[in-house]
Amino acid sequence: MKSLLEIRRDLHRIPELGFQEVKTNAYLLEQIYSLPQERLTIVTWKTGIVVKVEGINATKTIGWRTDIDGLPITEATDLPYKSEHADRMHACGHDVHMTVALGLLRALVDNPINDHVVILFQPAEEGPGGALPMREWLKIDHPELVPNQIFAFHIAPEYPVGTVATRPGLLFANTSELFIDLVGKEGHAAFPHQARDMSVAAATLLLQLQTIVSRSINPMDPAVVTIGKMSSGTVQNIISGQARLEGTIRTMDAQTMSTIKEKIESFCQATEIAFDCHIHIDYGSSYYQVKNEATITNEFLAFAEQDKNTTDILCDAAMTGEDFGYFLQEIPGMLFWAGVDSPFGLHHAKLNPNEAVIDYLVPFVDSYIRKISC
Ligand SMILES: CC(=O)N[C@@H](CCC[C@H](N)C(=O)O)C(=O)O
Repeated sequence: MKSLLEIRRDLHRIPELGFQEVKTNAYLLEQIYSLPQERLTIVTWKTGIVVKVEGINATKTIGWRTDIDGLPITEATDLPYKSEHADRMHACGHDVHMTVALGLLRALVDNPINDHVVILFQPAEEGPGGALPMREWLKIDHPELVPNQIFAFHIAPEYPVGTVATRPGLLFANTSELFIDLVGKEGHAAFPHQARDMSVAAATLLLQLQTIVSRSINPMDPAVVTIGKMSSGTVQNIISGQARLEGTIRTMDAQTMSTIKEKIESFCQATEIAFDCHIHIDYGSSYYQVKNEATITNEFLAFAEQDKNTTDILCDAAMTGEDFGYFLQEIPGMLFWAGVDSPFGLHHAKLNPNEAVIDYLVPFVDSYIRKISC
């Protein structure tokens, strides 16, 4: 296996979108197959990979999950190892997540533990969601690889390297993507009465959607409706006959998600009447909340507390989404943030995680996994 720094940089160069992680899959397999194979079972699913490290005297199977996909972002760093793929970037740290998973794998192969460890290289976390179908595939096709406990981490740009942060219970939100297509009637810019202008309809709808959280949801119940992309029209002097809003809904409570969707549908119906148009709503993929198992999380925090290289933080829940929630829905475990000290946040074109996190985190998670293995 190459050095972990080399691996991180190689992976950073080749970001791919969900379920298209073909080069990433090949690269990961090359690294995995470069290790001694005696204790390993390797299974692939779509662009994902599952590797089991056979324990010496196992009573359980511990799971470690990494996501493997990148984002549709044009990287704006000057790094010598910046993305080689146009409009694609590892701007959410999945390159670091994969590298730590490979580092853990190598440590377990070099120095086996009692329990089995299953490392899941999961596609499509950013969308459309690989965790749920991967979990279902594992249960049906490889029940022997379903772990009894499962763990994952996510890079946190706002914390220094050496910091881990998490909380028992709800850590990340319920999410749903949101795609709204508006179809009216294109026309000459000089004759608005003969057209049905979807730029104005979409702009009005967007502003109405922004009233849902402030006017229809209990202020004590956190929720977000974000429209991240708005597109409409063709040229400056043609009235737009088509527009599209693309966004995401985040809630801490599953019922609140339904309430927000009902309000969105009401506003869309009202827009159809007001602007004489047709509107189609697609909720894309939705992710189940990330809910950390309390005992496991408290034990993890206690472990971090006694580690002299680690600062542990009991953090607040965040409106981030993570399809790892689908694993936690059925398997007890937890997710934690790990600091990477970047002035640019997640999903930013200049995100540049401090690579020192790799040398810190691999021994930390390795010793944690050893501690919880009987
Ligand atoms: C950790 C993180 O940033 N996750 C993403 C997950 C995206 C889910 C889905 N595509 C959506 O936008 O709803 C996030 O944006 O929180």
